[in-house]
Amino acid sequence: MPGPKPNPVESDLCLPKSVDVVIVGGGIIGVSTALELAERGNSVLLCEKGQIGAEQSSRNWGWVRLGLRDPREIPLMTESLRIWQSLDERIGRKTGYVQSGILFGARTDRSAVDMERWLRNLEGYQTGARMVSGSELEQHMPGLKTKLKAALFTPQDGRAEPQWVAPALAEAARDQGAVIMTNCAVRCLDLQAGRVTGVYTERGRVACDQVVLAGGAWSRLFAGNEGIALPQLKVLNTVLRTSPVEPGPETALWSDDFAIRKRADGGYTIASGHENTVDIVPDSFRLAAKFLPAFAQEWKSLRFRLSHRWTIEARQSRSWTPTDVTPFELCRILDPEPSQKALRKSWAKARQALPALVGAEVVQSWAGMIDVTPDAIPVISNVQEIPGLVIATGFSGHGFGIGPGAGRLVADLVTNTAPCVDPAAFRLSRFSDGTKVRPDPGY
Ligand SMILES: NCCCC(=O)O
Repeated sequence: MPGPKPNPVESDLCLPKSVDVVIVGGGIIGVSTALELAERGNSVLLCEKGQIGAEQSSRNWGWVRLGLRDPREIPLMTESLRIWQSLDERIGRKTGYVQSGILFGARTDRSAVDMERWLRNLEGYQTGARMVSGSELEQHMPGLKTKLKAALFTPQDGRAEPQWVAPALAEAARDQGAVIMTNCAVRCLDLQAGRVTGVYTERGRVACDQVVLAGGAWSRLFAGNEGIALPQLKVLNTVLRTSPVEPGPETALWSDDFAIRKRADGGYTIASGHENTVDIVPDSFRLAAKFLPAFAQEWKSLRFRLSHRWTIEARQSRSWTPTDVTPFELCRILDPEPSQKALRKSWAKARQALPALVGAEVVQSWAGMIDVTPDAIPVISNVQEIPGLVIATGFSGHGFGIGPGAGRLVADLVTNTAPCVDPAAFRLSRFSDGTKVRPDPGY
């Protein structure tokens, strides 16, 4: 059962000799940044080692949500929601965005208290978010068999189609003059007197003043070769999609055991609610101290395992020169095996809970590698040690919905204009300046 295929984006053919900004990575963050920068009149080259949106950007749940957001991300997500609302019109293409609302279910009194806390995080944002139960809950999820005490309902939230969005944004960036190169890895930066003067790609050098590193799960490796410590690990999330279901709920639901949302093709995308697989790799030990608070907090939802990923990552080069073939060229698309256990569990739980799914079949399943930071919020930051380098990575599984807003903020940093939101929480230096770094409690 092959994984999801994002809509294909043809590569431009000619590598420019010189641009204002090079973007490393063609996921949703990279393409959103490319669009923002090109619209502002900058010359932009986006280099993607594989295909546009072929890793986590096409494998995520397709949720666009303010609900259960770390409070530090709420202003940026609010900006992102504003962008989503007119994105199709702006780019002249379909993203599948629908403001369908999301229910975050609470099965116990304790979980209902947690949801009320999440609700308080949204106070002052005029979202219409509220706790629902009884008939209002039934109205959104007819016949739901999971007994919920209550649910946090966030009507401003919704969904879009991960296989459409990054390709659509890349094409829109190209309409605005950006050059989009696929199968073209950036190997390393060209630095003169410590600042960015260009990049070395696998097809040659390109001069530029600014580089945005938006490499998702590959960002730590790229940064490490430049001498930048970026604490980032990967967790694997397993997802499935069903055959079309008619009629089925419009509102998405995140219960303890599964998360479900309607798709544009009439089926449903279903994932295990909180369960993620963590492959033990050499970085697990290198970064253990930094991730300890997050691991302790998330212990119940993490399934640690020793797998072939240990050998792959242990053998991976961690430093190279512009003429070496890099790990980015050796793995064009990270396409991990889904966890069969997680698949069986989420499908069984979803089918038990939702009568609408009786008769539906699983038609595809896949996994994606989520790049996480020790505090589960991204790095969107200039790099003090390397003027001209901006890092935008570590979205910790929340990158799809927040992507368009993140692209705007990155463009603000690159062009040194007033940022659309305060970027302080996302600075890279928080991992080294003594800040107590941990996910939001209750996350
Ligand atoms: N990774 C779980 C959350 C879904 C999302 O916001 O993309």
